[in-house]
Amino acid sequence: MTMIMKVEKLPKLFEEAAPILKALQDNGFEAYFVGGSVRDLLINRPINDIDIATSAYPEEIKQTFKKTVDTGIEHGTVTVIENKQTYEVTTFRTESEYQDFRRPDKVTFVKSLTEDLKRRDFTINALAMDANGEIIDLFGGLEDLDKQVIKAVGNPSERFHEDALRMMRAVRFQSQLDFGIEQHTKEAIIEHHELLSKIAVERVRDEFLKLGLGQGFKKGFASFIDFKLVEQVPVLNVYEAELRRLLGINFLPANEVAFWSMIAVCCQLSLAKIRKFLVQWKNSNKVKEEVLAIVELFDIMMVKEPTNRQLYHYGLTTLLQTIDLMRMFGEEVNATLLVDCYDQLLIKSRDELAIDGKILIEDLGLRPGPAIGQILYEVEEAILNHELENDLKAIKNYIELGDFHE
Ligand SMILES: Nc1ccn([C@@H]2O[C@H](COP(=O)(O)OP(=O)(O)OP(=O)(O)O)[C@@H](O)[C@H]2O)c(=O)n1
Ligand SMILES: [Mg+2]
Repeated sequence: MTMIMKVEKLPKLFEEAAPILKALQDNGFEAYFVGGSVRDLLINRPINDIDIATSAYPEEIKQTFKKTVDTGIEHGTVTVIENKQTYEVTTFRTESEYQDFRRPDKVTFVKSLTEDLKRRDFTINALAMDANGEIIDLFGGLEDLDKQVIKAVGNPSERFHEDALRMMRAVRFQSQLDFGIEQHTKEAIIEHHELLSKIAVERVRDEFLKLGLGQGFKKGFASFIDFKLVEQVPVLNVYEAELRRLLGINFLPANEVAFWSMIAVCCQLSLAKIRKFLVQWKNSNKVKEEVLAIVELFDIMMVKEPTNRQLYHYGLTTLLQTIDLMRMFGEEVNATLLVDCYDQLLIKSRDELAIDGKILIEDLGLRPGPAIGQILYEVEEAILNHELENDLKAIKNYIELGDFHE
């Protein structure tokens, strides 16, 4: 059933983009808004990027606009820059040739919007909208948005063979949108879950992370396990039982690092294993180091209150993330007290210390060498424990009274 509907007042983002469609139309081509932005507009979600599909070939798109970038010209995508905004403009295409269930290296351009929409993943992602806000719905996407279901366009099994990542996308949209998954779509994922192993881990990771940060996390994550996708991902494939515990957590991770820390703690991975796990999932060093710091502090705080030295070492951001993590797993934690302790530290980093190695050598006549580091550490310790003020005179006095000279 084809439904017709019109969006009366287009949001600013679309209004600004409408001249792109009009310019293509003036040159005799068809052009539409497609994909996630149309979906998100209809359900009042914040709009990411605006994608445009057109009958114009890449060369023709480039001739229509002054400023363009060849982003993925072999896939038919040209980025158009207008008024400092960028738009991905893609020639109507289909995924007729594919290799190893990865996204096709070759695409076939097609002449109609219908052909283009037919090869898209889910009905809610296969809506198009023209410059006047008229919605083109060839596959019941509007009804599915209304019913809140994720349903493959046409034959689900074909869609997942074209790109197996779509199985992860299904559960990620389920989490982000808090939707259900249509029965045949669900059965096809279970049947073809093994295809996911062919997909580059970076792509799986991006979807997994979006799943992890969605409002409907528990629903999406339950499907990720129940549809056997978990069996096809590195490291976590052997932690299914542990991961199920996450279906009962108290609140949801707020960011990337919180998400990975939550997974690591839930599976009770050692620090060495966490390191390997994050590398296998192709996470950045920055994410890896932050997660390790959080889990280290978590392990400390599960046993006892952290010392001032530990608060100083890990810093406020890690402390707050660790507090969240403990609460996620139902651990009691006195956040106010811990943050107060942190706030009362007289120094928050080595730079804030009123003395440094240079002063020790030049003013106090100490010999350069490892002893300098040791003295600084002890001064720092005394300041952290509120036994000494962070004041140059007081520190010099403290050092001279102490037994520091060799
Ligand atoms: N494996 C994929 C990836 C994308 N698409 C199509 O390309 C559109 C744009 O893809 P993408 O930006 O990855 O997803 P969005 O649906 O826009 O979601 P997001 O809001 O996360 O960008 C999708 O809506 C869908 O129509 C697809 O059919 N199959
Ligand atoms: Mg998008």
